[in-house]
Amino acid sequence: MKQIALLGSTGSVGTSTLDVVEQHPGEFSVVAMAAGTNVDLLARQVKKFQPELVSVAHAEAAAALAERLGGSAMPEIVYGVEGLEQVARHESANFVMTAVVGSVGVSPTLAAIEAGKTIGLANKETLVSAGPVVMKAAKEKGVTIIPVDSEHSAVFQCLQGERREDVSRIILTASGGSFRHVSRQELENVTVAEALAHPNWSMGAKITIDSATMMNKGFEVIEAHWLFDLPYEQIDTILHYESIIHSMVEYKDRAVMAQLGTPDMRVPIQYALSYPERMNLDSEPLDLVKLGTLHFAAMDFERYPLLQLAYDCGKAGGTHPAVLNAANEVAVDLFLKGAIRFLEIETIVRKTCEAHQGVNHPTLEEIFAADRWARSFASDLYTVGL
Ligand SMILES: NC(=O)C1=CN([C@@H]2O[C@H](COP(=O)(O)OP(=O)(O)OC[C@H]3O[C@@H](n4cnc5c(N)ncnc54)[C@H](OP(=O)(O)O)[C@@H]3O)[C@@H](O)[C@H]2O)C=CC1
Ligand SMILES: CC(=O)[C@@H](O)[C@H](O)COP(=O)(O)O
Ligand SMILES: [Mn+2]
Repeated sequence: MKQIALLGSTGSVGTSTLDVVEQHPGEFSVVAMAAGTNVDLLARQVKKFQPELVSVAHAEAAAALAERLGGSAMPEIVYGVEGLEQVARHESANFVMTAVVGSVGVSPTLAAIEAGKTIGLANKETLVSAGPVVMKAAKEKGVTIIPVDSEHSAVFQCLQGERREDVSRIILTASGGSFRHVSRQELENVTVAEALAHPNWSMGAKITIDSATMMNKGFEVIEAHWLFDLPYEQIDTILHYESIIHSMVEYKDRAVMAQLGTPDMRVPIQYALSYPERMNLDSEPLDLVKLGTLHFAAMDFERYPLLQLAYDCGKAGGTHPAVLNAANEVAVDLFLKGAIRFLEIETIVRKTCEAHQGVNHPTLEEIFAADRWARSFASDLYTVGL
């Protein structure tokens, strides 16, 4: 029985995870869950899945949750980053699905590693921000991190039974996001609603904007570097408009392995939970005949400068990727609130990265300090004017 601690239960990946759990009641149960402030949905989830421990973002949300649960069997309720960490190390859990959004995911992931839990990693910001520290801790503790991000799950599946030294490169596919048919000039005046309309995937707001700026693919390149221990020179990206090929691995004999399927996050989520086995899933089968054609194009680094910046920050290493991530979190939040225009996301992220004095081989505290510095610098850029 997989006894799951689920971080981010009210989000897109979180609710898909609960759907998978519901499809296999004898195999999976949720023993602890954490969310932010959506206490209405969380209360319904708690009543249905009956976890022993629940965490929310802050004390007010904890009180609101307790009130909504009043009368029904009450789990222990905790809150804040410490609450997230408690959920991640909850003693009855043997699997932690980390599906919160943002670098707030770093601490609970490290707590889960310390406690020796197997991890399903959806929260890519964890490896972007603190890749060296997290991978070192996982190695020292002998903890398995199973990718949930669709591209990384695809690569992970294509690597099964193969030798890492036989890999010549991995190729991450990119849909191109909401504005893939829009010129940079036309991007000047796009709206939040337009940016949130992803062509293939239904996801949370932040990652949908990251997809539109191609920052998401940049993060995925850094995530792949850490997950698969590959240099950046062996990580390529390609535009693939249908999101049917989730990613590919090319071997040194030029054989290319690809993982295909309809765009449904429940597939990589369930694979992480059932690995190394596979289980039935009530999901749409892939019909290639109906699809007819798949489309590809070369990645355009001028059209998507944040992808180039991600490669640069990844190669620079140290605290640079943490700063890239934190500046992006601030900028995307400002865009979603209507405070800045779409292209100003790039400006804030680029200027923050340019101003950063990096630290090589950082400790966790130095990474957190760089994250705090970048948030403050990026916010100030907005306040004083771009
Ligand atoms: N959506 C997808 O298909 C994919 C997502 N990912 C990655 O997975 C992660 C989650 O994405 P997604 O599900 O789309 O995001 P959502 O925005 O849909 O969900 C985010 C979740 O995190 C919770 N949360 C946010 N801040 C905090 C906090 N401070 N403390 C505790 N919980 C918090 C939210 O709670 P609440 O809403 O209650 O405030 C919510 O449950 C991201 O890192 C994303 O990049 C990767 C591949 C695909
Ligand atoms: C579902 C998933 O893994 C997302 O990261 C998705 O890949 C976003 O798609 P693009 O970034 O390619 O638009
Ligand atoms: Mn992805």
